[in-house]
Amino acid sequence: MTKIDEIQFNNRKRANDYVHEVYELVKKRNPDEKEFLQATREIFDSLRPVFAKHPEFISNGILERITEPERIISFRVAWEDDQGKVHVNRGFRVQFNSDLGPYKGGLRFHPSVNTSIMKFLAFEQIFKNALTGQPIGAGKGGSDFDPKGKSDREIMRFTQSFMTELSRHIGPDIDVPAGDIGVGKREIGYLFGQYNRIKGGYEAGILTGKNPDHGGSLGRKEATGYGTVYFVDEMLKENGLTLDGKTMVVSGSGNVSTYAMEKAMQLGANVVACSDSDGYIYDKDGIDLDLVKELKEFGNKRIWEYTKERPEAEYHADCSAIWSIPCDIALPCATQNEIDEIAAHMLIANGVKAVGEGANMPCTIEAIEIFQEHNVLFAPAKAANAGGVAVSAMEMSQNSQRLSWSAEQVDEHLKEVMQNIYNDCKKAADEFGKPGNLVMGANIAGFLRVAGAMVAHGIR
Ligand SMILES: NC(=O)C1=CN([C@@H]2O[C@H](COP(=O)(O)OP(=O)(O)OC[C@H]3O[C@@H](n4cnc5c(N)ncnc54)[C@H](OP(=O)(O)O)[C@@H]3O)[C@@H](O)[C@H]2O)C=CC1
Ligand SMILES: O=C(O)CCC(=O)C(=O)O
Repeated sequence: MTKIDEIQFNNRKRANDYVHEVYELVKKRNPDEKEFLQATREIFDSLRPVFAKHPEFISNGILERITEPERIISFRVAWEDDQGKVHVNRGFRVQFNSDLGPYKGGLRFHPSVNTSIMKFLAFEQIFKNALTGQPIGAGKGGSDFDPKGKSDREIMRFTQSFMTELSRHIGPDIDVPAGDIGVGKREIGYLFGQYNRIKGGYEAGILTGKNPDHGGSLGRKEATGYGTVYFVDEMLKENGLTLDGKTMVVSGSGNVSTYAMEKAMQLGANVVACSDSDGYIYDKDGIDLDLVKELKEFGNKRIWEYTKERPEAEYHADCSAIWSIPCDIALPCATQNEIDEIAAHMLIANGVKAVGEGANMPCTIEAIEIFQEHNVLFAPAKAANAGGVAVSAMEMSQNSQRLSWSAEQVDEHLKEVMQNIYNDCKKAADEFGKPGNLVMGANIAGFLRVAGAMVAHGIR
């Protein structure tokens, strides 16, 4: 062994030992948080070669620090339903990392919300937000409140109670929430109104995802879905493919899913299926997106009702079976862990060529490994769905300048951001010896940006 080989061997060993040790510590500290441990494991697996090249990240304790949230706020949210009955939900805000800017990330209202889900989402946001290249740190929040079946007034009373407590912890230069599952334009409107009522003023930059008529940015609603498709399009082009004529399956029928379908259709894909948490529809000649929007975006309906208008389409009351439909491209855009090993094998058996994660962590680690082993092109969430938060950062800029950009300007910026993210991921994967592995590329490129800031800001 030459002297250089020996140094490299020792560096790799030191890096592996460090990653192993810190992961054991994270497991010990967060024993019941399976989603958070899944998200940290994926990052840790990618970062081994980084620590071999950057021993200063070891001596600065970056992994120990980056896996511990700066702050977790948990609070009671009491509210009254239309019958006068009192309910108590739990609210959260995880302020994970502020080395690149104010905490930034959405709010999720869903009965499954707990500390582990909040922490995994906020943790992933660190790397995603860093990848955008914009000055935003990372946070996430929400509540185990279930908006399904609630009246408009119940939603208003709940969100007002939620914001009454949250307002103590946020600010345009401190923490800027936005929407996520169960939090759309209506909820953002009520949250915004309550914040300004409490503070006695008009603070435009306190939330993003606002209605463009009331302080929001044009293009934010479309940004996550459009951005995912722009990223997938880059990945396909790099591999000599295009979206034109490809059969596509998209899970969910909410914000991300709807606008991913819209952009994919504009670029020539034939989207044949989408879903909600009850089941999926299969319309082999192509989904009627106006009908989906009418049911889900503008109405409070279930996806099965699509077949009332289009009896030629099929409805299946099992949302997870959507991955049994043959397709060239799959876009999971609903929720975490919706594609497991079984679904991955089904997609591969049916000839899938590319998978793009519109949702956060929609594929299990095992599913990702299976896609990679079978050379399926894979666009990881932290990179592929970063368009939403990127346009949120543009909304923050517009709010502080008291300006409104045109939809075309926003879309131009979004395209540029998604291309840059793609190139950064590709470059990092090449540099660290895993060409084409965009999972590693995204994790490494995002990490390097935030780790550099953490070293510069000192141990804290
Ligand atoms: N909104 C944004 O800008 C961003 C969102 N994301 C991520 O994208 C995903 C979707 O968010 P978003 O579109 O905003 O949320 P929405 O609430 O608008 O939509 C969620 C959709 O997913 C469906 N869904 C939920 N759980 C399941 C399930 N287990 N199986 C099938 N469908 C399900 C919902 O169905 P139902 O109507 O039955 O509830 C709904 O159609 C989440 O992972 C979110 O974290 C990521 C980046 C930015
Ligand atoms: O726009 C934002 O601030 C948040 C988007 C978000 O929650 C996400 O990227 O998962």
